[in-house]
Amino acid sequence: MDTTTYDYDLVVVGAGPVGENVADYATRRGLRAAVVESELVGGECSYWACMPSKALLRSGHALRAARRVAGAREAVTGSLDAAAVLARRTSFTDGWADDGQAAWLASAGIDLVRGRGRVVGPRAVQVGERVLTARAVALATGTVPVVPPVAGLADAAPWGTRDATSADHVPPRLVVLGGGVAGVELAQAYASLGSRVTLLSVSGLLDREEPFAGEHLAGALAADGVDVRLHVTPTRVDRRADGVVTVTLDDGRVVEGEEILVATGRRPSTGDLGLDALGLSGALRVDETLRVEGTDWLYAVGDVNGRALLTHQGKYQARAAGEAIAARLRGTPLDDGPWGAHAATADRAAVPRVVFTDPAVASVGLTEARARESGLAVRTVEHDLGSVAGAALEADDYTGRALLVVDADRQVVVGATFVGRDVAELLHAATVAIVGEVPVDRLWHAVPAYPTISEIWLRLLESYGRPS
Ligand SMILES: Cc1cc2nc3c(=O)[nH]c(=O)nc-3n(C[C@H](O)[C@H](O)[C@H](O)COP(=O)(O)OP(=O)(O)OC[C@H]3O[C@@H](n4cnc5c(N)ncnc54)[C@H](O)[C@@H]3O)c2cc1C
Ligand SMILES: NC(=O)c1ccc[n+]([C@@H]2O[C@H](COP(=O)([O-])OP(=O)(O)OC[C@H]3O[C@@H](n4cnc5c(N)ncnc54)[C@H](O)[C@@H]3O)[C@@H](O)[C@H]2O)c1
Repeated sequence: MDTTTYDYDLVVVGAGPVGENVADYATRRGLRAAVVESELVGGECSYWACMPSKALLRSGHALRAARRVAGAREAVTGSLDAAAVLARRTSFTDGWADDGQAAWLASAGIDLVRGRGRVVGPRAVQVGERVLTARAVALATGTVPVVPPVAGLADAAPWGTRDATSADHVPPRLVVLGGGVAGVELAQAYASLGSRVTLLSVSGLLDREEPFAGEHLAGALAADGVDVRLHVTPTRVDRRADGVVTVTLDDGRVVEGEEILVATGRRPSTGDLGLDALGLSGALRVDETLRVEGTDWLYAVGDVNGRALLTHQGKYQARAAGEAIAARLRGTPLDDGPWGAHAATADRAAVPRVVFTDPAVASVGLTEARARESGLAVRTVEHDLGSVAGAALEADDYTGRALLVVDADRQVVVGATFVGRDVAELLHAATVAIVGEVPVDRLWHAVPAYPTISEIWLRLLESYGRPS
């Protein structure tokens, strides 16, 4: 029995969406919690990632939506008002001020300690001169961007995603490095705002998704005027005296822009947390309750554990971790078996992902390739999304595709991908089917309303075959 007196039951390092939720769920179960934050309460997502990037995209999507429908198309005579879009974006960041979120923490009974946290021993976090002790510590410090080792790049004052999401102007030309989610979303956002965008990727687009997702998106970006160059390697970057950035590619060609955005991935923000001294080097390995393996007091939740770099999935982990910490400290039963209240089981089975481009890419669970790699006997069914009545009504030239990955042994859906405009809202049905392990035969009784885009489910089931 530990009779030590601690300042808190729980100290959370990092007040992004995940840290806030770990503290909230633990506090709701009666723990005394503090969060330590070195920048803004709300983290990357609120100020430099999810919210501003989606706000930058939304106006362009609305304009394109009107242009796709006869009758509305004729009413659209102008282009986007970039200044108004940037102003709307700023409103979604609360002007990069965290008063509202700090006030929410206070209202939830959670102490906020401003400063950089460092773990200085088991159950001890130093912030400035102060050492906070706690029965449990949760790291929710997120990630930092990776800048690839391209000659001259670091000296060319590149934009990171923070610069792109908080910019106060639209560069005439923008070079985007990276064909992942951040690269494609910001390439389309800036193209809609009037930049001439060149997107460079050493790989294809969205390589971790079904191959047709990147193919559809490449076509759509090209139609938006983005110069998409895939499987190219930048070898040198220079910023000339006139301010123009030049990027030399391995094929000898040179591309130019007023700015270059680096969106080439992220790594866990663990660099200065003091973990080496605790014998924890490299990636943090966590169990199903997000507790760091080999410890009984340290947790790593959200982006920092590298499981799924997504706000909603990190917040899901936070709900499990906050309650698991409370259960352990209060001595109440732990429910950490598969799909238990204290286990982040969905991290392995059903992570929903949405790329908020036009067309959007919405996917959950396993791709066909991942399912086969993991040894499942799978059957896939694919269908043209544009062929359902709801899609034809949505836009005159609706194009898209949908695919289900079915575990042929268990007869349950293990993966789904939808590509098309406004498909993000289709995704949750697939997530429910996967998490609920709903047999394919039963899905025939889940009737999609007519005429909605959800009728794609019926078409996919028809392709799979009606139960005999
Ligand atoms: C451009 C872009 C767009 C994105 N869009 C989406 C999207 O649409 N949907 C989605 O689900 N995800 C999106 N993401 C991912 C999303 O931003 C992250 O998954 C999410 O922010 C992770 O939350 P977190 O709390 O784990 O980390 P963060 O939000 O990174 O928060 C970590 C916090 O910890 C603080 N911190 C770090 N170290 C310390 C320390 N030593 N002491 C004190 N404080 C510290 C940081 O200041 C920060 O506030 C996007 C990411 C990017 C880059
Ligand atoms: N809508 C969303 O949910 C959303 C949006 C943005 C970001 N995010 C999250 O943020 C994380 C980071 O996103 P990201 O797009 O930065 O990373 P990513 O890992 O998804 O993609 C990195 C891309 O950069 C390319 N690349 C790597 N080195 C390169 C180089 N030297 N030159 C050119 N291209 C190079 C890769 O081939 C890849 O296409 C993602 O894992 C995602 O989960 C989510």
